[in-house]
Amino acid sequence: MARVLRVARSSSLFGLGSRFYSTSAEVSHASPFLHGGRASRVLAKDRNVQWVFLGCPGVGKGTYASRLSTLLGVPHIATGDLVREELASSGPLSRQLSEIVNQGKLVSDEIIVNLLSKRLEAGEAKGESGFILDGFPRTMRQAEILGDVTDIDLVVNLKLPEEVLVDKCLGRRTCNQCGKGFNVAHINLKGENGKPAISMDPLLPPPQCMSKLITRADDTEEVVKARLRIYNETSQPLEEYYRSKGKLMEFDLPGGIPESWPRLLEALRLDDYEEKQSVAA
Ligand SMILES: Nc1ncnc2c1ncn2[C@@H]1O[C@H](COP(=O)(O)OP(=O)(O)O)[C@@H](O)[C@H]1O
Repeated sequence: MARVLRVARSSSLFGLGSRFYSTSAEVSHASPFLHGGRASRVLAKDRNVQWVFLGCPGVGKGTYASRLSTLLGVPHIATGDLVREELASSGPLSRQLSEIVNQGKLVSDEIIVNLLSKRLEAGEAKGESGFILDGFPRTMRQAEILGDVTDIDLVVNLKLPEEVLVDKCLGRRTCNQCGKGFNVAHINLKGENGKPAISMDPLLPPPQCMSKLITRADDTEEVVKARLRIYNETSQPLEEYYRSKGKLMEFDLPGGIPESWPRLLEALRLDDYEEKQSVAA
C-alpha cells in the first residue's frame, strides 16, 4: 500500500478524487465480515488483516489496537504517534504541526497521508504486511484516499459515553522512559435512563515508571473538548460511510480492559484464537 500511496501523492491526488489503480496485485479480496453486528470471519487466508479503529479521543483505540496487533502479528499504526514523532524530531514540519495539534485541530490530509505513507514504506522494507490503523482515516477525504489504494476488511468503532472520554483523556500518562501508557482516572458513571453504569479502575504504572510520567500537551480539558467536537463533526460521517459498505462493527465498551478485552475478542470471533496462540507459545 505504501507504494500506491506514494503514486497517489505524486498524481495530484488531493482535489482530484480519481481512482487510478487496481489493488489486485496487493490485496486479493475484501470479504463480508459482518454478521448481525459481529465479525463473521476476520482472518483473510491470503494476507494479514487490514483493519481500522475508529472512536473518539480517549476511547481506547490505541490500547485495543495495540493488543490486537500483538495477537495477530500485524503493525499497529497510529497516526497520532506519527505526528508526535514528527513533533519531537524538530524537523521542518514540527513548528507548524505543534500549533495545529495543541489547538486540538486536525493536521491537513496531505501531511497526514505523507507521514502514513512514509511509515508504511519503512514497514514494507522490513517485511511487514497487514495493519491495524488507529486514528486514520479521520476525514472523508482520507477515507476516500485509503479506499483508492487498498481494501479495508473491517472497521471497529469503539464507543464510550462522552463524560467518560474527557476524564479518560485527562487521566492519560505515558512513561517517558519505557513508552508505556497508563491512566490515573477512576471512572464511575452511574447507569441512568436505561444506559448501563460504567466503571473503570485506573491503570497505574509500576513504581519504576512513577517519577517518569508525562502528560500529552493536547490532553488539557479545553483541547480535549475541542478534539471531541472536531471528531463529531469530521469523523462521524466515516461511521455512516463504512456502515453503508457493511464493514462497520460497533462496539460499546462495557468497562475497563479486564471486562472489555474478552468481549471484544468474542465480537471479533478471536476468543479461541487467543487460546490457540497461548497454547502454541
Ligand atoms: N488522521 C489524522 N488526520 C488529521 N490529523 C491527525 C490524524 N491523526 C492524528 N492527527 C493529529 O494528531 C493529534 C493526536 O492524534 P491522536 O493521538 O490520534 O489523538 P486522539 O485520538 O486522542 O485525539 C490529533 O489531534 C490531530 O491533530
